[in-house]
Amino acid sequence: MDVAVDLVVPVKELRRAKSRLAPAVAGLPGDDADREQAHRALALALARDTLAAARAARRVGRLVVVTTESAERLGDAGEPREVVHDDGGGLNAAIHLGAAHLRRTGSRAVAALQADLPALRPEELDEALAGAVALFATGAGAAVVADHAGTGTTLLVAAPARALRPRFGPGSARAHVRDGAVALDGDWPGLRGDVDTVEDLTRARALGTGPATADWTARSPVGVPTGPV
Ligand SMILES: Nc1nc2c(ncn2[C@@H]2O[C@H](COP(=O)(O)OP(=O)(O)OP(=O)(O)O)[C@@H](O)[C@H]2O)c(=O)[nH]1
Ligand SMILES: C=C(OP(=O)(O)O)C(=O)O
Repeated sequence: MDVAVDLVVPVKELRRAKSRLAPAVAGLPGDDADREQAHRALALALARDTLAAARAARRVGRLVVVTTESAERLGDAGEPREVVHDDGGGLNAAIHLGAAHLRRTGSRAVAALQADLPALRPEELDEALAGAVALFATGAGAAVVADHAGTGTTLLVAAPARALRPRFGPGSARAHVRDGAVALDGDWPGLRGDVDTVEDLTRARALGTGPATADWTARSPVGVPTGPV
C-alpha cells in the first residue's frame, strides 16, 4: 500500500450541524421533531459517505475523526479509524486536537478533510495527496484544495516537519495560501464539492454521491430539486 498521509476529519455534533441545509427538510411531512431528525440524518449521511471514500483512498494512512458522536454511528464497524473527543472549541480547535493526536505517535504528513463531501471519490483524494507530497519534495510546507467556489477549503495538507495550522472558516482558501500553503490544481469535483446549501446538495447528486446520501435523498425527496442542475 502506498501510504503517505494521516488524515483528520472533523464531524460536528449532528444536532447542531449543517444549519444552512434546513431548507432541504423544511417541506417534509410530519412535525418539527421529524424534520429535525431528517436534518440530523442528512448531516450523518454526508459524513458517512465522506469517511467511506477517505478510508478507501490508498494514500490515507491513519484516519482520525474528531467528534462528540459515537464511532459506530459514523460508519461500518470494519472501517479502521480512531476517534478523538471534540472538546467544543470549534472547527479549528477540533482539527488541532486530531493533528496533535496523530503527531504524538507518528511523523507522517497530516491533512484535514472536511466531512461534507458526499461525492468524494477515493482516486481524487489520492491524486490530491500525491500532489501535496510531490510539492513537499520541492520544499513546500503545506498544500490546500479550494472548494468549488474557490473561497473555502476542503483539504489542507501539512508536510511532516510542519504544523497543520488550520484556518478554516469564511475565505479559508486565501487564508491558507497567505499562511504559505500552495493551492493544488486538479479536476476533482467531488473533492471540491462541499455541501453547505440545497444547491450544493443538488450539484453533488448530479456528480453521484455515496450510498448514504443517495439513500437519504431517495427517502426524503421534498426540498431537494430533482430536475437538471
Ligand atoms: N468536530 C467538529 N467539526 C466541526 C465543527 N464545526 C464544523 N465542523 C465540521 O467542519 C466541516 C465544515 O463545516 P461547516 O460547513 O462549517 O459546517 P456546519 O457548521 O455544520 O454548517 P452550518 O451550520 O451550515 O454553518 C464539516 O465537516 C463539519 O462537520 C466543530 O465545532 N467540531
Ligand atoms: C469552514 C469552511 O467552509 P464552509 O463553512 O463553507 O464549509 C471553510 O471552507 O473553511
